[in-house]
Amino acid sequence: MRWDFLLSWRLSHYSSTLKNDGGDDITLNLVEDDSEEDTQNRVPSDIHVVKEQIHEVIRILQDFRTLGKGVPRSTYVTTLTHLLASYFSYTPYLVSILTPLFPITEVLPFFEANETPRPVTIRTNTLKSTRRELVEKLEGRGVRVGPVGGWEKSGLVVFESKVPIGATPEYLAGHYMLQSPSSFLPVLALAPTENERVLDMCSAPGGKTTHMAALMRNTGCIVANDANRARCKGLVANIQRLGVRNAVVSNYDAREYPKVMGGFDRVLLDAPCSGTGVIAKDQSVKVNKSEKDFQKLSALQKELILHAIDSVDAQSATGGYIVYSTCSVTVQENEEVVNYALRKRDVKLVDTELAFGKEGYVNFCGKSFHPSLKLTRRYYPHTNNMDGFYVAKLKKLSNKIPKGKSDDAGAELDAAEEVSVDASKQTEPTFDDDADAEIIQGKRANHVR
Ligand SMILES: C[S@@+](CC[C@H](N)C(=O)[O-])C[C@H]1O[C@@H](n2cnc3c(N)ncnc32)[C@H](O)[C@@H]1O
Repeated sequence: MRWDFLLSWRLSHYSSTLKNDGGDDITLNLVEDDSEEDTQNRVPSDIHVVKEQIHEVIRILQDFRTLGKGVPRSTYVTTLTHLLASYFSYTPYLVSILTPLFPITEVLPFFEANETPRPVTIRTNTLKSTRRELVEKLEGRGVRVGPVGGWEKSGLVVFESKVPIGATPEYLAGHYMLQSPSSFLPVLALAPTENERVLDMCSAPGGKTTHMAALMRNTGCIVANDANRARCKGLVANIQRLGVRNAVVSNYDAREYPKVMGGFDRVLLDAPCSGTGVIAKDQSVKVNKSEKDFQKLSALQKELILHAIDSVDAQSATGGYIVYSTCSVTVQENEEVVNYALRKRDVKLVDTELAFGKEGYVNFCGKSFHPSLKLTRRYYPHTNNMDGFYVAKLKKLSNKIPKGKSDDAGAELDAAEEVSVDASKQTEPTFDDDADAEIIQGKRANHVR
């Protein structure tokens, strides 16, 4: 086998001749810098060659002491970054912040999982149906379903469907919501109870609002807010279709809370994010965010989390909780944001009581976070066969803002020039309208597992 690729990358300082698994000589030109410049010209034209190189570099990194040949590990890592970026069509920057999340054996499975759609799942709306009734009705229409897992009682995986799953009479009557299982998790962690006052800060199109209403059995009050007016229409439609009677919709930038209203028992902040957990649904995430965009998102998330905390009543007899969630897997949008909140407010992390999920990072790429960050939970497509997600649950300890901690993210955030992000331009990957439309038209029936 001839390995004639080698990446014509400008800074190819090392060249390493090795035997691959088949005993053939291969030459890896190794890349030292991670500049994104002219990526297209750096890659071999044969995609199979790129794939073989990926396997080769991973093999070396797995047994680096024996196979590293005196080349710095970081050089192999950078080479791998460019190979993965080229093979899966990501920006090298995005690959460079995703790969350190995983042990080397999980890197390729993560990127591969983003190439295949997740199973279609639905949540039974227990305000209108039981799961058993729903299963019987759907099976009568040729929809084969099964439980999402022992951890959740209302979710169903759609294995096969002869009808468009988003247009059955049961769907139109609000007996279920098309919803990924990972988006059940923040609501289960928040665990709102009957008669509470709950704020859903970024709620459109309402998957989690309607789930909360079901858990609260339509009692108490949910303020379902979203900054995007157009998306609020979908939110209102879902609230009506699912028979939710305990929710009011507001259309503010969530940073207006608690000025608009405060003293909530619980707040859900399902924050606008980069969507790196839902690349399988929205491939544009691979290329549409720069380093600066990630900084701006993190800045916005830090502002939002402080406003979420300030909207909760620490003296609540039943609650005093905040759940922060994103459908992104980057540390910058997750642990860093929660760690910031721990420093700025009188809150502590508590157990999410979710049955599974990996622990949040306490140390990551030279950064250290509060040890309690391990109580937060991470979900990945390749390990859980669900959208990538992050969930953290905070308990507010006092309504006083600790001295010297009143400044919000805007003052602290050095890197991001503009903290204010136009909410209407936020990607909303949790519910993908185009993908849903395809499901509604039955085009994705073949993908259903
Ligand atoms: C991840 S989505 C929410 C999904 C929703 N929780 C659900 O389960 O259906 C994030 C939402 O945040 C909204 N958003 C973005 N910036 C906002 C802000 N500053 N204030 C309030 N909402 C915002 C977006 O319009 C988007 O609907």
